[in-house]
Amino acid sequence: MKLGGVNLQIINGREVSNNIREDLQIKINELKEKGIVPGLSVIIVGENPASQSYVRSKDKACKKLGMKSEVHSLDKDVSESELLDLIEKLNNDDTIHGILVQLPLPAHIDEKKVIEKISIEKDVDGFHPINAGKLLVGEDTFIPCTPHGIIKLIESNDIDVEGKRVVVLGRSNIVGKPISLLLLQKNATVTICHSRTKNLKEITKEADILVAAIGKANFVKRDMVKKGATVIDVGINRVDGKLAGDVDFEDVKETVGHITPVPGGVGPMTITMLIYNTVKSAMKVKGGK
Ligand SMILES: Nc1nc2c(c(=O)[nH]1)N[C@@H](CN(C=O)c1ccc(C(=O)N[C@@H](CCC(=O)O)C(=O)O)cc1)CN2
Repeated sequence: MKLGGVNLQIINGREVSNNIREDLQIKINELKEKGIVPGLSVIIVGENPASQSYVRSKDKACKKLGMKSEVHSLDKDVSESELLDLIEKLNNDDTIHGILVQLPLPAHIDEKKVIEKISIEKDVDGFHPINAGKLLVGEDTFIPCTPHGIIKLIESNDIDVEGKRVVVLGRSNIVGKPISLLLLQKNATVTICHSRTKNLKEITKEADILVAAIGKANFVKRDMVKKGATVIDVGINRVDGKLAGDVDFEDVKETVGHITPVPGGVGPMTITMLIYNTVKSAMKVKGGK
């Protein structure tokens, strides 16, 4: 698409995701031939409609690939100790290779305690502090799904990272911090911006690659991006019943070079990389047929 002198490339997350799932299907079939069925267990607490929808999508995607998938739906008032007991049970279940607790959790449950209860060998979200630490020092680990998906999108669209200025908007443990580390590992010069950052626009305008993960609908406007920049929109906000990213797509589309749409950009990659991590975990199982 040629717009305002810049050839706009829309990064298609569904297509990249489908290609990765085809490769995963081969790995899953090979594991099954050895008698190992990759198994994912997802725990959801309460009835947040968006969380329920993501959990359904995870379950459906795993089953479509012939994996074992189970969903534990717990009442919103479940006690923290009941949740921890369930995780303990799943940690000891040999048919389960990946455990994920859907976030956010209700306020009465300590998220940190819950994440730390998950066995580091089954922590397919990669949120356990030990796995997060391994990522920090560059050791093999489960890479958190959304940042891992962003890296796959960048690679599959041949976007050069080496030596480039990357600006990450947001410093969450789920996206902002891990994507910064992953891009640093690829020799980018990374700046992390957040709610207290001063002169934000001046910083974002320098970015060759801008990752928006702040959870504010349509926050990034044309005057915040450099001409020809790659913009990765991680936002999934609901505005008047419709999905909106953190980037105002209509406003920036004549300025940027590559952009991920919402929906259909980063979102679909999150579930694919979860399956990737579950298969990776199953591949570590000794024995089989
Ligand atoms: N334990 C975790 N909790 C949460 C994570 C996570 O990685 N681990 N991430 C998000 C939610 N999430 C997965 O859990 C997720 C978000 C979005 C999508 C997705 O496919 N989005 C689609 C649009 C879907 C829609 O219509 O709502 C898209 O962008 O195209 C998948 C998974 C928070 N919690």
